[in-house]
Order: sequence, then structure tokens, then C-alpha cells
Amino acid sequence: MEKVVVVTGANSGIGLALCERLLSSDSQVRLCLACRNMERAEAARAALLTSHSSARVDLLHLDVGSVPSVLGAAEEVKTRYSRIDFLYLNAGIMPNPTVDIRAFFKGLFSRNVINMFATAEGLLTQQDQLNSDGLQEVFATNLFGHFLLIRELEPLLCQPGHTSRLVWTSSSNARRSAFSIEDIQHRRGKEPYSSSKYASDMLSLALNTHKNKQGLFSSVICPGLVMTNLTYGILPSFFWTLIMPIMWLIRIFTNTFTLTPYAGAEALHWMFLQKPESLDPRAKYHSLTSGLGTNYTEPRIMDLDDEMTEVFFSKLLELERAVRRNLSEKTADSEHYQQYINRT
Ligand SMILES: NC(=O)C1=CN([C@@H]2O[C@H](COP(=O)(O)OP(=O)(O)OC[C@H]3O[C@@H](n4cnc5c(N)ncnc54)[C@H](OP(=O)(O)O)[C@@H]3O)[C@@H](O)[C@H]2O)C=CC1
Ligand SMILES: CC(C)CCC[C@@H](C)[C@H]1CC[C@H]2C3=CC[C@H]4[C@H](C)C(=O)CC[C@]4(C)[C@H]3CC[C@]12C
Repeated sequence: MEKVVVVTGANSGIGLALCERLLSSDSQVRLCLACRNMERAEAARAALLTSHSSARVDLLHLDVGSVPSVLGAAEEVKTRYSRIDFLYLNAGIMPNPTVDIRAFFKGLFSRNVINMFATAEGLLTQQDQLNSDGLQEVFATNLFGHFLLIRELEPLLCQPGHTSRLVWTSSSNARRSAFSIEDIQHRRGKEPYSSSKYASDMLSLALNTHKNKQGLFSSVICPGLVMTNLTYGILPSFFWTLIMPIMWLIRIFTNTFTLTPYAGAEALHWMFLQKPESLDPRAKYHSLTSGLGTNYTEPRIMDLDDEMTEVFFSKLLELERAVRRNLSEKTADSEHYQQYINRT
């Protein structure tokens, strides 16, 4: 039977590598590439069809960082498909990153060096901004847009007698100390990326608590450190060229340096092959690469607090109501405006 797989942020990096791997391993897959830039989406589709000429690859316009776009895309999905088997919540951004060079060199000569390379703890900050919906951009893109998409697609995701799966591309950079339940959008801090990824870990757990009975299962993965547009954006390109041999050397000593999008997509692809009942809702599944270059997936228990997770879930539902109210007021305003224009 055909398996409908929707992937957000599918036009490059880990998302595109996942699509390639899914098509190579299962001829029943019907892919839907959900992307904000249709030119790049077309290019990704063309690349996939070059190696899999008979594959079914659909495109969907989705800017996950914009509420109206998410609502429009969800409507489109509901007209196209009767159910969704897998929804990969993969699109993500890390805008205006800064590396703390002093902390890097300090960490380099400390016992924490492996952990520093694996998680970038204490190394990275970002500058966030408000988007057109009045939300913090990183929170809106990495988390809230995906949450709204899930909420909108519940009729396709929660069907009697059928199991649907959500897979979040989280990160080992997700840290509880970067997240504040009083400031879920991370308006005041300097680590919006880490905060948004920790938020996705909590949301996945909450979705399992609330939706497993309806046949919806959620998992989180970390792709490891992968060289993609996101990572290339962190340092000037000449710098990456300089340190690239060192990165490949480090790969021998730490299994979290997956480096290629193919290897980074390991856990995402592995998820596709697992029965949901066999997965631990409190674990993050890591793509890892051994010194000899073998890719594998390993679970690690996440640092989650049940009470905070539930409060966070309620806050998201509250924010969803506020955002919808705001949107309908805006629509009503523009209707009044249109009526006024028509009268004059
Ligand atoms: N690379 C790494 O080392 C790691 C990456 N990750 C996560 O992996 C995921 C994929 O990133 P990666 O492949 O590395 O980087 P890429 O930048 O290659 O991929 C990110 C994808 O997300 C898309 N995207 C960004 N913003 C939006 C938006 N508003 N609406 C729709 N799509 C959007 C991008 O589209 P466009 O081309 O239009 O920008 C792109 O297709 C992210 O969630 C990232 O946080 C996690 C841990 C490590
Ligand atoms: C100052 C230079 C000499 C060297 C700087 C190296 C850093 C730019 C990188 C070292 C560790 C890297 C990262 C680790 C974890 C990744 C995480 C899992 C993720 O989600 C996104 C990318 C990472 C934060 C990544 C980014 C580059 C490093 C900080």
C-alpha cells in the first residue's frame, strides 16, 4: 500500500538526503516535499527523479514560519491526501549565529572537549527577530509552525485503525537551561535555537501522552553535526575549507560527527523502519558514525520534566488560540476595510 510521507524543509541538506534514502529503500513511498521556496523545491524534485524516475514526488508550498502559509498548506494537504503515514518536522533555522572563539579554545584544552564538539554547549549564540505574525522567528519556524501544522492535520494524522508518525529533527544542542517556561519563545535570551530544539523534545513527549490513543506517535532524532547550509552559515566559507580536514580527523574520535547529509539522515530513515510501539518516547535517537565510517542509530534518554512538559503543551494550545483569534480579527478588519472601499 502507498505510504504518504510529508517532509518539511526537504529541498536541501538532511531533509533532501532523507527523501533520497526513502525512495531508495521503499518503492511504495509517495513523497510530499513541503518547502518555502518553490524553485529550490522543483530542483530537489528533479534531482530525486533523476535517480528514481518512476517515483511519486509531490511539491507543497509551505513557509513553516508563517501562520497563514501553514494554514493554507494544511488545507491543500487535506484536499490531496486521505491520510498521512509519516510527517517529518525537519525545517529549521539558526539565524545570525556567533561562535564564542574564547570559549572554543578554552573548551579545546578541557576534559569537556568531546561534549563541546557534540553539543556546541557554551559556544553558540544567535540573534533572533520578530516575524510578520509577531512571533520570535526561530520559535515560529523550528517549533510553532510545525505544531500548528500538526494541529491542522489531526484529521489525517489521527484516524481510527491507522497509525501515523511524527519525526522531529531536534539537536544535541537542545538544552533545558536554554529554555524558560516563562519565556517559551525565547524573547529575552541569546540561544533561541537551543531553546526551540528543547521545546521540540518536550512537545514530542506531550504529543505521545495526548495522542497515542488516537494512533499518533511522535519521535525525536538528532542528525549529529552535518555539513549543510545551516552549518556553513555559522563560519565564513574559507574558514570551513581550512578546518575541514580537522573535522574529518575529529570524526575518528567522536561518533556524533556524521558530516554528510546521507549519514545525518540515518536516524530519520531508521525511524521509518521501526514499529512505533518499540520506541521510547523519552529518548532522542541519534544518527552516529563510527571511526570506520559505519552509520548507526542509538537512543539517549532526554532531560525532560513531565510537569513542565504539560505546562508547555497548555501554553502552546493557548498561543494557538491567540494566533487564530488575531488572524480572524485581521481578516474581519480587512473585510470591513473592503466593505468601506466598496461603499466609497
Ligand atoms: N546540520 C546540522 O549539523 C544539524 C541540523 N539539525 C537540524 O536539521 C534540520 C535540517 O537542517 P539542515 O539540513 O542541517 O540545514 P539546511 O539549511 O540544509 O536545511 C534546512 C531546510 O529547512 C528549510 N526551511 C527553513 N526555514 C523554513 C521555513 N520557514 N519554511 C519552510 N522551510 C524552511 C530550508 O529551506 P530553504 O532552502 O528555503 O532555506 C531547508 O530546506 C534543521 O531542523 C536543523 O536544525 C540538527 C542538528 C544538527
Ligand atoms: C572557532 C573555530 C576554530 C572552530 C569552531 C567550530 C564550531 C563552529 C563547531 C564546533 C561544534 C559545532 C556544532 C556542534 C553541534 C551542532 C548541533 C548538533 C546543531 O544542531 C547545529 C550545528 C552545531 C551547533 C554545530 C555548529 C558548529 C560548531 C559549533
